Amino acid sequence: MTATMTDATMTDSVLAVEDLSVTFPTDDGDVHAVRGVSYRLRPREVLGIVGESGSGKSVSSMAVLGLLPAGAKVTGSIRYRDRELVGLSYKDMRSVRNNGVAMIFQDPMTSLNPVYTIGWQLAEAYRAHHAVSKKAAWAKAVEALDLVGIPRPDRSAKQYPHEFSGGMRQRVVIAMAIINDPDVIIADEPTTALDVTVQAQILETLLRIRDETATAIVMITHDLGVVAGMVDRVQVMYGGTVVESGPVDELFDYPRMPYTVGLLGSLPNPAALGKRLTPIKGAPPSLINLPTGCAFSPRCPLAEDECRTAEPLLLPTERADHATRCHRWQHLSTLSRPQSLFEHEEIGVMENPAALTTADPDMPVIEESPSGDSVVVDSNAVDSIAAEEKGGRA
Ligand SMILES: Nc1ncnc2c1ncn2[C@@H]1O[C@H](COP(=O)(O)OP(=O)(O)OP(=O)(O)O)[C@@H](O)[C@H]1O
Repeated sequence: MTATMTDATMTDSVLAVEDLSVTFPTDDGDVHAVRGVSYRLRPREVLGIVGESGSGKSVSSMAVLGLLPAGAKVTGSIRYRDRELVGLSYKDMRSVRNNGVAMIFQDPMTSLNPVYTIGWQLAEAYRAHHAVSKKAAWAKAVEALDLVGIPRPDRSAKQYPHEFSGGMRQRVVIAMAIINDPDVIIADEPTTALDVTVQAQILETLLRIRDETATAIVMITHDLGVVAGMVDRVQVMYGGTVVESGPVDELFDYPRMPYTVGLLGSLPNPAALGKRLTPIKGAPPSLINLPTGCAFSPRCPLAEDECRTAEPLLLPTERADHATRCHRWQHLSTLSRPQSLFEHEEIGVMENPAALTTADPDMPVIEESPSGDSVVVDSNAVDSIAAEEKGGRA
């Protein structure tokens, strides 16, 4: 049990994950995708799980929903109310999914069937768990569309997924997730593919649903910016494990793990016009051959010998309800500008912070057009145009 989970807090949880580990045996060796993750969620609570690509965010959530491939080895405990989910049969797990714990994926088309109207799909999802007439299920579908802010829900229910914009489709997926009144919604990068304005609307919709239905939410994202103002607590994941955990304002104001400081430094900050953006140098660790000691030590500007030899435990800091997996957190807490740890001379000056929303090179860059609208510039498209131009000149 971690320092942040006590018997008292576990009893009023809708979901309690304790010491969860997931390993994938592969020809190259065991992939330790998730290592000893614990958290608990109370009704209405919103938990953010944040970390770089490959840190184990999605795999830990797939484990909760029993959606891992057959070869995956899962240990630890996942309790939904008073029910243990680890080892549950496929049939029993299906009844928990959607009814108790629902998932929203990044790509709405993963959850929607293009050949049926959305009203039909929502009504069938409802009828799968309720013995009601088709007419009553249709009325429930229209009600769910209304709740997620789809205009003219009675008419929209008769339309097909391709007739909706990306943002509206993601609202339909949220309607699908809530139609059976789940206690928990796990949202895996639900807004990554959307432009910033629509992103904010979707996050607002999720919070409104939380307010109206008391659903707890797990928000998975690589972007700390998404969780600001949205979640109650944050768990930062690195190398398959939780490296820092605490209330969201705490993490922003008093980070106690250098990796979190690095993530914060990668956020655009309009107050820092003309200052450097400071992405974390280096690459995440191999989950087959994890480094000895702290998994972040090869990239950590504060690492010393102990960090390279002994893996730190997730332990309480001096601040309430705040834990870190770092040997050097006390030193970190004495620094007046911890973000300076990640500032490098060779990083370019950020002239227009609005032009950068993420430090992830695979993410589309969002810029402002002369009219003030957000324009998504696909970084791959930019690369291919540059390559074509080069080819043309040769
Ligand atoms: N079926 C699998 N077999 C082997 N390794 C896997 C499998 N599924 C996931 N992994 C590995 O587990 C690790 C954690 O993956 P996960 O998808 O949870 O990361 P993530 O933090 O959600 O990243 P992303 O945001 O890119 O999805 C990754 O290294 C991934 O390659």
